[in-house]
Amino acid sequence: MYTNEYVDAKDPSHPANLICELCRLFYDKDWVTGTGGGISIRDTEGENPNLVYIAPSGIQKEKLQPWEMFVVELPGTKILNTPNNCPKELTKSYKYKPSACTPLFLSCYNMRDAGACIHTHSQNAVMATLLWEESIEFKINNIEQIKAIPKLEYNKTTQKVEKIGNLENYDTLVLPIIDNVPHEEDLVDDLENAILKYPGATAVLVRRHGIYVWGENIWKAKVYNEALDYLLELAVKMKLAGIPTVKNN
Ligand SMILES: CSCCC(=O)C(=O)COP(=O)(O)O
Ligand SMILES: [Zn+2]
Repeated sequence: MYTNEYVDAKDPSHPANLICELCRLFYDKDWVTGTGGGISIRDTEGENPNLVYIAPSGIQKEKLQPWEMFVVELPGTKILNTPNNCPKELTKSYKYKPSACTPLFLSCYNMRDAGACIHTHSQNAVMATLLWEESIEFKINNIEQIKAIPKLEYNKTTQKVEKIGNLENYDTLVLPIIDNVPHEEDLVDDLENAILKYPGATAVLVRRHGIYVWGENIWKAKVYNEALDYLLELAVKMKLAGIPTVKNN
């Protein structure tokens, strides 16, 4: 079991281990298959809460090992740990690069003080962006599962977006949709503009690609991602059945 200053392979709740465990879970849900998608976790429980764990690019997410994680310190320009420094018997001389999602994950950490970010290639997210093809927003209301989504508001005093509770079932959940580009990292400007324009959103859809979801810690981000995926799947079915997803209260 490989361990160093940044990767404690023996602690199951360590971010490097949680990324591996959750990627396996998400793979079984078809959210991170074929190397697509990924998870990043900030070490909010550790000595330095500005350390962020990021998986390498182009690796089968269900086979990730804790020692394969990159570690960066927020705001994110400095790489503190790279799997390329691990013993050769582990790396087999493979040259690891950080995930192409890295700049997008960093935007969520820096702009929303997130504790974790999840990116999936869920077909429910992709189908929703296709069925809402002409729109830059996805909307749904009057569904019980909306209660799992946080209610976020800009606080003028702290100048931060803060969670003030959860949405009610009758509230309208609004997610911005941005258009895909050939290279994931080039989505960063559009993602940041969407985050600024939609302070109440905890996720951004990427048309014909997937979704980025963030939360105050990995367990909240996981719940938000699951609830959103449920709502997107339901919305797709409603739209195909001719049922409007938004109903006047
Ligand atoms: C078939 S995956 C294309 C890249 C992508 O969209 C993605 O989410 C994964 O990027 P990574 O660099 O983490 O492999
Ligand atoms: Zn992607």
